[in-house]
Amino acid sequence: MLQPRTTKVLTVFYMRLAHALRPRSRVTLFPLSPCIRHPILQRRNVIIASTPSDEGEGQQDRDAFEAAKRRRRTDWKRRQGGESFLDNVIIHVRGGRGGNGCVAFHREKFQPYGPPSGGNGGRGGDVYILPTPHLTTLSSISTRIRAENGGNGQGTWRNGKNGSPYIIRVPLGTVVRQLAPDDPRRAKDEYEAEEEALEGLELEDRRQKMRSRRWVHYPSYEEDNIQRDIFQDAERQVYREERARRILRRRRTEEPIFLDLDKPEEVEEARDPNAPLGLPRTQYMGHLLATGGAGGYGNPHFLSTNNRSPKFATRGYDGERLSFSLELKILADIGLVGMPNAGKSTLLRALTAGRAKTEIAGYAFTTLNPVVAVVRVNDDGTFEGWDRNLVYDETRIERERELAQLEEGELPSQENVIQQEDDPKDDKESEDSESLEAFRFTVADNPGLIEHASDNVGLGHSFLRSMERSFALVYVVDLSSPAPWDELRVLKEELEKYKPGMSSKARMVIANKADLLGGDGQDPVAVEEARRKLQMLEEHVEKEMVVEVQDSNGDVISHRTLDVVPISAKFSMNLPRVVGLMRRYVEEAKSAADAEKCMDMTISMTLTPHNSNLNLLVSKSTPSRCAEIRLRIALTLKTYNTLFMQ
Ligand SMILES: Nc1nc2c(ncn2[C@@H]2O[C@H](COP(=O)(O)OP(=O)(O)OP(=O)(O)O)[C@@H](O)[C@H]2O)c(=O)[nH]1
Ligand SMILES: [Mg+2]
Repeated sequence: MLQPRTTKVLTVFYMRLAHALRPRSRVTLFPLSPCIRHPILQRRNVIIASTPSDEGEGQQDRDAFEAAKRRRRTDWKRRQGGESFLDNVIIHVRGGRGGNGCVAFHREKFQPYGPPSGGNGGRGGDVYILPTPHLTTLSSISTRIRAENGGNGQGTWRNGKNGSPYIIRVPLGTVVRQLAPDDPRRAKDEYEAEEEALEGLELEDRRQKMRSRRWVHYPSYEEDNIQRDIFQDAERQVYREERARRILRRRRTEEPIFLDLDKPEEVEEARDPNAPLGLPRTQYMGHLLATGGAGGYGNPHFLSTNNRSPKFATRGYDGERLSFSLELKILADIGLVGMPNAGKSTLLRALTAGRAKTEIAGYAFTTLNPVVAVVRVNDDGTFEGWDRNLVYDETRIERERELAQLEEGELPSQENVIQQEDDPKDDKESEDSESLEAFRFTVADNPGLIEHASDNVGLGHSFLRSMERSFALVYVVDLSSPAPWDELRVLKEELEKYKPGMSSKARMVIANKADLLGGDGQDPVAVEEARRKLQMLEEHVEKEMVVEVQDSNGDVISHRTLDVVPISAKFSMNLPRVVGLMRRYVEEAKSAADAEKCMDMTISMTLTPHNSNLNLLVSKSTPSRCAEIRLRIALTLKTYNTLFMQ
């Protein structure tokens, strides 16, 4: 009998070897002798070897191995509590350091001992964050950001230049969170950094170092200054100011910064009409994240009746140091919501002719991260994959097949050749190339949503964040399940739990896997049963899933029922109807958003009482929006009259 340690080493070695040889199906390993099979294998439910005599068993082993690997990956994802669903980045931000004050005395002809004339240091630059529609990812943002330092003061009362601000430009849909003080990912703030620099020093050394970090002395006057009462008074005064600043800073950390940068903000330069000529323009810079440090005082600041020639000045202060997590909500026009295994990933692959590489398999939680893909619609209403009649295999099988072909340099297998011959796509290739792309929209495939997802069951529901900005949501349910309407009820509830009102974004119910009902179409009873089930689903949707349509003020203006479309994603059946409806939702939402933008622009520009353009725009709008616009025009005119007509 072998030692347990030897057994373990042998088993792990064997497991790695088997895993490495796995894709080469011709190489098989003989099963491990039971005497060296370690419990580690049984615990993980991993069977790794196959005998050459039994190919079926080898396949089963490989499937079991794959299943165990997937289960581990899903469990790992669940343990993260949905933290890693989206594009995330941690940034450490520092305001610029203030410039040092200057110690100088005015000198000119016949005035050898002039007054103190050292300028103050300039302020360090602040750090701002500004959402912009020109960016789509967070990848261009550096993780350490520092604004410019202030300039040092100079003689003849010349103050230092203020540091320029730093503007962090982020894509729309970025959520900014300041990291809490107990977060291990946070960098040290300015006070902690100073404390670290002083660590381990004796009291006297510590005092000396703190002094040298705060004071500037006239050359060779340091010793002398320190002895004088005037300097000690000034030092106490500076420490008092510092303490007040520190208290303010601590108060601010009690309310951490949280910004949801969903909409574009004003970025154009705006000039104050009352500002005197020659003043610099004011520019909107966004939200303030970290302020720069104050500049140091020049020596005139310490001039008093007791001290006519102060020979010291202060150094500038450090800017604020803060850490933030930036998270980007994915932008997709349409979001697919459904229970695990409903066929969301299959649908997305069918709509994009397999371009969207989202994994498909017959077990729950195959999709672990949201995947966004573009659906391209041609001017004749066709789209990629509209005429395909292929079964969309599991991604793993496709990948294995591709790998084997690549390795062996073989032509596609006989089965594929037959499929390709049957595939009408090749014949239509030339026709397709003539049709032009007329419209495109993005669809997001999401992980499965289950009951109590809001309590972090399954993969939680934090991935729904990415769908907050979608124009429309589409429920995908499995029509072959005993009660698809129950799935709908759960999905709606979970959406509402995530964010009240979120379910009103829903526009369509896709009843997938319709091919599994109705038998082979020959049995009238089965066909009738399938029809009845679909009808029951439609009735449920009509009664229970009515959605309130709200205007921009949140007032309910009408009610809407959802479209119900039976499809088979796997066999690409009835997909043109799905694409047509999705396109309509996106077009409607986009034109509504454009109209709103256009009206806002016109109203802000209007100050003339008789503007026919406005009436035209108002007549195109919804009733409640009309009322709002009329009110705003009336107010604008009233202000105009009050100001200019009296
Ligand atoms: N018969 C049939 N099977 C389908 C259809 N659509 C999907 N399937 C199968 O259903 C299983 C699950 O499909 P997926 O697309 O992975 O389901 P999902 O909703 O993305 O699942 P999760 O990623 O776990 O949330 C796979 O085995 C698919 O082959 C369909 O229209 N008909
Ligand atoms: Mg999926």
